[in-house]
Amino acid sequence: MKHVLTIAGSDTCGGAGIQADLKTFSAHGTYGMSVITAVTVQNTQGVFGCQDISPEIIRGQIDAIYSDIKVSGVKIGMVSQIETIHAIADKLEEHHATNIVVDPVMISKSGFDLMQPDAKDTLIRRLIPLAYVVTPNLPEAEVITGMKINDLSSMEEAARKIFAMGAKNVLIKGGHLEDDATDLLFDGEKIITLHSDRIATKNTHGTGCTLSSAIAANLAKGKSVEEAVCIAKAYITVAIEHSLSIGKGVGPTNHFYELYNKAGIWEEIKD
Ligand SMILES: Nc1ncnc2c1ncn2[C@@H]1O[C@H](COP(=O)(O)OP(=O)(O)O)[C@@H](O)[C@H]1O
Ligand SMILES: Cc1ncc(COP(=O)(O)OP(=O)(O)O)c(N)n1
Repeated sequence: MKHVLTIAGSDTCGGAGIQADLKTFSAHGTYGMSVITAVTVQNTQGVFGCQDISPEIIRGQIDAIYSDIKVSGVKIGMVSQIETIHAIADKLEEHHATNIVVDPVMISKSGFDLMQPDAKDTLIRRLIPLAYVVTPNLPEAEVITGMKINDLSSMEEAARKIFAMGAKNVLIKGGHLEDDATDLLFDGEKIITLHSDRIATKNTHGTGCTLSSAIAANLAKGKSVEEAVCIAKAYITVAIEHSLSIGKGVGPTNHFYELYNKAGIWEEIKD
């Protein structure tokens, strides 16, 4: 069994962040571990507060894992402060971490700043070059590139710009497009589009977290980037199709493994 690490924030209600990542790792038959960067006060209706974990404790958590356990894949999610980003980048470089998936989380769907705006340049300078795959949604790709993105052609231009910043592969997510939920992968040579019809549901809490951790789990299992992203897209589509009406607001994705069996993608996920 492969061991996969998430470095991210905690979401009280279990739909996004560390909790979504660990559920995704388990559903993929991998062993999940976590380095917590921040604790949010959050439910399906919004984010109401946040306590950042000190850089010293973040460095200690990363050392604790790498000094003891082989790590085959890493997902990085919420990193709210400049010092948090430096701590993570320094330690991942020191431990020669591989298969790093960076989800550049910035603002929650409810509008809360999960990354302080002044940390953007540090994220670009320190984390994007470490990324084997970086997975911005449209608003995040706009902040990173400074360009307007609203269709496949501007998604491709943005992917090329972010690739030039040092990421080995760029996946621009199309969840915020008006029509279908089409994502676009650029591996430095070719463009691949991953299409799904837009599922009519309000329950999309944690979609980005789920997708990026599914990619990390599949890379850890030895899949190529193209395979990992395709399987992750199939996984998130089923997780949204069966998303849960939990709470009074935006409900979470569903990780119950039997769904993947029924949807016919269990063979791919369990390998
Ligand atoms: N309503 C939807 N129907 C189908 N797929 C969706 C829907 N919303 C998001 N997705 C997919 O979920 C994944 C996460 O995308 P997105 O929601 O844009 O990320 P984030 O949570 O970071 O904003 C992408 O593969 C996207 O295409
Ligand atoms: C602790 C924490 N990390 C990340 C997010 C963002 O989750 P995401 O899937 O990108 O989108 P929303 O769930 O915010 O719609 C989060 N909310 N909390």
